[in-house]
Amino acid sequence: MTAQDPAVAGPALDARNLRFGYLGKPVVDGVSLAIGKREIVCLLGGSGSGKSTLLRGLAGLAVPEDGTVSFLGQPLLAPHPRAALVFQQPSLLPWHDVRANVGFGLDFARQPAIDRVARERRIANAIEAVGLASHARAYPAQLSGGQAQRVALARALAREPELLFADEPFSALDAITRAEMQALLVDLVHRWHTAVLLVTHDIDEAILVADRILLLAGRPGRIAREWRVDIPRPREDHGDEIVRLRLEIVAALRDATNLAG
Ligand SMILES: Nc1ncnc2c1ncn2[C@@H]1O[C@H](COP(=O)(O)OP(=O)(O)OP(=O)(O)O)[C@@H](O)[C@H]1O
Repeated sequence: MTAQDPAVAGPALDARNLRFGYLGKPVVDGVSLAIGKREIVCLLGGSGSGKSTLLRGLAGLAVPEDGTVSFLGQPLLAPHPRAALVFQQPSLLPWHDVRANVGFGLDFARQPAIDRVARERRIANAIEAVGLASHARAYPAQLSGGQAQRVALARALAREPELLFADEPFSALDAITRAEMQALLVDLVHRWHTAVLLVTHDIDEAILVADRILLLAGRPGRIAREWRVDIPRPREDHGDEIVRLRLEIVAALRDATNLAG
């Protein structure tokens, strides 16, 4: 299964000199970043540093006050059918079963039309990929929090996205379910060839999941530090390297917070 479009060279997303804010007050400013195809980038930062604001802007949900966002080599002026979003709350429709909720992701206004057979195949593949084939006819009220978030992930995957934007998708889950979901996310993006921008305030999550970590800090927020994470997977087996990187990130976060204060 691939969402990769070999016809488009270059990064999945390329953002230059972005500024986003509210009521004339910048929240992030001068932010430039690129996300390579199939790359998992984690955006880490303290509470209120502007992570969600930046993610929404990069996803085309807000117009930048300055700068540009290019997606698959084209200017991004609105949400794109080859990008998908997952949030902390799965936001499933309670009157629809799992299949219909996943299919709902294909009813996006700019989604290219697909025939019924292809639609059904995409839905079934996405449900299978998140391990919920036996729950396809279940309703949201019959699912655990982790299962509901798997449905949200399947709804995003059904669109065969080139880039998945995920805003703290696991932060409402218990520790064991969160670890399962982190492993599932890495597995899925490798199998579906999807790039990811994952917003999190959880340093361990970033280290376990990311190919690259960006630290957003300052007032207004900017990319203060960047780490390429070369620790082999599964990363849980490389405790020393995780601890070393963790200490480095904690120190950088502390410095950034002191500077911002
Ligand atoms: N709709 C809005 N109107 C006005 N201010 C907003 C709005 N949304 C966010 N803000 C402000 O922008 C700043 C950044 O918020 P944002 O949610 O982007 O940060 P964050 O890093 O994602 O925070 P957290 O980790 O706590 O979710 C905060 O000061 C917040 O109060």
